[in-house]
Amino acid sequence: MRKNIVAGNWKMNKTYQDAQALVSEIDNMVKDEVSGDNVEVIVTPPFPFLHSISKLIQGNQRMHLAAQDVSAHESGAYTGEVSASMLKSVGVEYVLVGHSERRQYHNEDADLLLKKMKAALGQGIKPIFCCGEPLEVREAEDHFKYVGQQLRDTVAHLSNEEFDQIVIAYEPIWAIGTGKTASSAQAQEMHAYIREELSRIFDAEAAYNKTILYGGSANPGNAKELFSQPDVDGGLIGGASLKSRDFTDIIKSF
Ligand SMILES: O=C(CO)COP(=O)(O)O
Repeated sequence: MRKNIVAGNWKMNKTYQDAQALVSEIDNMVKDEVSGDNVEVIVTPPFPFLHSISKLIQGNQRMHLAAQDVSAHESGAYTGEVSASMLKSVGVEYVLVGHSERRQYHNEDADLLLKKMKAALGQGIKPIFCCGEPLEVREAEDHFKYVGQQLRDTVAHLSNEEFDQIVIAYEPIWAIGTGKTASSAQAQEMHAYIREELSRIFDAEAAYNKTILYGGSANPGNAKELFSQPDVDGGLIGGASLKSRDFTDIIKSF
């Protein structure tokens, strides 16, 4: 079912101590300031902090835990990899797959992304599938075609049941960490296009029910307008998720 989600992607930031402090602050602010049950909050810390943060947020129904990556392999001789079952065993519920930084710096292609999604789904972990175009594609006005292809290359290979479990995040690369947010109109038209494309691949009801997040320089100043768009169901937040006040204010933007 479609729901409002604000997910913080911490990327490679914070030490253990700083991570504990940040998540305690977020946890308290969410408890004190966020009422009703119209928004789900996800934190995505680096691997070494997952277990302790899982325990810390256990008592807060609204808070959920995601990992930044998952291995495509089940187990065995894959030095440095972290499997879906390991993530599951420490309370991880979601995992980012297809983030542009993984695609770019780790050469993750559509094939690998599909394997990672399947590995996660096999353990009951929900993939947050990230898509989005680079600047030159936007400038050439090929962005719809580009994002449509990303969906067809990976998401289209999931079964209907698997598709039901995933979240989509649209993150235009030119807006990530640049301070240059997509306008609410640009976000809305791409989200509407993604939903339309998903309705062609799966069906209209499944597409309507899909949660589609926006990511890229989202902050407390622009979140309200972005989230008020009919096809924007929340955000995947980078920089602003590292500050408890900013992150909580974004959560309160619905
Ligand atoms: O990549 C992002 C979240 O995954 C967005 O990062 P920023 O919010 O820092 O632009």
